[in-house]
This record gives sequence, structure tokens and C-alpha cells, in this order.
Amino acid sequence: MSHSRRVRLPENGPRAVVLDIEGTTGSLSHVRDVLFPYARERLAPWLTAHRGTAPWQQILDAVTTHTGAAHDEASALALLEQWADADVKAAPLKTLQGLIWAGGYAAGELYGHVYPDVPPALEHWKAQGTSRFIYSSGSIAAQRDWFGHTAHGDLRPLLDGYFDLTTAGPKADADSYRAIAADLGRAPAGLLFVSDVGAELDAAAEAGWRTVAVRRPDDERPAVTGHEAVASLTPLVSRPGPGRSTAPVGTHTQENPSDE
Ligand SMILES: CSCCC(=O)C(=O)COP(=O)(O)O
Ligand SMILES: [Mg+2]
Repeated sequence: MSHSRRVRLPENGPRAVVLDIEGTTGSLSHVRDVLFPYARERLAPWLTAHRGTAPWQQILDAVTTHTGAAHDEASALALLEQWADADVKAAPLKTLQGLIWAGGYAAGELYGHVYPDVPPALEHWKAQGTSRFIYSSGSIAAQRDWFGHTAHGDLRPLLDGYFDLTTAGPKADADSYRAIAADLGRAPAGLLFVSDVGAELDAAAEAGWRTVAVRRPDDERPAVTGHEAVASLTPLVSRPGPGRSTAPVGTHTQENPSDE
């Protein structure tokens, strides 16, 4: 893996960094070994407990829309369980996982794992005038809960907005990065995407974005190739920037509207 000093944010013009969660800002194993099982064992109980309510109907409608075929609770549950078991990034599952996890955070049973280099990196970019966004397959509600419940405190004030499958599209699709750039009103060359997944980075690069691959030391998967690579966010913030302020614009889910 390279830890090259060539990693740089754009020198001029609007600048924003878009960060992945699982495997990048937070631990892959925490998502897969804690969050996913927590939701998996509660899929059926959640549907039973919420039967007939608006959120229950929203999930059934989402499964119907996603598959193009009508589903009742039993057939929707069967699909949701299949998707969960295969880690399929299907929006209806991601929405339901987020609803279930919300209960876990509220009960103090869950927390969002965030690596210690992440808060100072976000602080640095904020001070530098670089906008900070999250793009994850997890629902926006799940992303907010994750960053709102970390060992480093509530990190949401350090973030300008969130993108997910429903607002941007699949993460391995270049059109999703074009959609985010359009939403932010920014040229792709002024955007940096940081992720642990090569296919996502390839898609962002295809859309004209700058890319950096992350492979955390506790992550045993093979290194991502074809992109600048780092083991933490620290190399990305080692250079003092000119500090040009860039207000987020567009229809993305925006945090801190006065924070620019
Ligand atoms: C707290 S967000 C949960 C992450 C998740 O559900 C997921 O599938 C991981 O996707 P990512 O795009 O963050 O790698
Ligand atoms: Mg990831």
C-alpha cells in the first residue's frame, strides 16, 4: 500500500470531500459483526410490531417498488432476509436497518465506530473551508445515527450533508457521482471521494472525481489498486490549505446550513 505524499485536495476552486463509512471512516467489522446481526435478528419482529403503521407500509411499498412486483409482509420479509444474508445493498433493506438501529442507539445498545483520525480530519477540513459529506449505502437516517453516537461524541456538526442509495444511487455507478456533483453544484475535479471499495472508487474516477483508497490496518482484505492509497485520513490533511469557503448547495440532505 502506498502512503504517498502525493495525496492532495484540489488547490483551487470549490472543494469538498465525500467519505464512505464502512471500512473507511468506521470499522468494517463493527458494521458486519455488530450492526448487521443486530438488524438481521429484528427484521421479523420489527415488521410484526409495526404491522399496519405508516413505516411498515413504507417498507412494503419500497420492496414492491424495488422489485417491480407486489409484496405482502411475508414475501417482503423473505426478500429482506435474503438481502441481509447476502449483504445486498438494497434500499428497502437499508431503510429498515436504519429504523431498527435507531432503536438500538436510543436504548444505548449501539454506537457508531469512528476511527480516531476522523474527527481531527473533519475539524481540519472545516477550518480550511473544505465541505464534508458522507456517501454510504446505509440510509441517511442510519448515517446520522452512526455519527451522532460515537466514542468521540456527536460528530454531526462536522458534516455538511449525506447521500445514500435513494438520493444518489448505487455506489459502483458513475452516474451516482455525477448526480452528487450536480446536486452540490460543483465540478467533479473539485470533489474527492474516499472509500475502501475499488469499484466505488473506479466509478467516482470515471465521473471525473479525485479518489483515494483507504485500507485500515485492522482490515485484512487485499489492497485496492489503481488509486492513491492511505491507511487513515491523516495523510489527507497533512498539508495546510488555502481555506477557501464553499457553501453546499443543491438538494442533498444538508446539515449545518449556517456553517459555511
Ligand atoms: C451506519 S451506515 C451502515 C453502513 C451500511 O449499511 C453499509 O451497507 C455499508 O455501506 P458503506 O457504503 O458505508 O460501505
Ligand atoms: Mg465502505
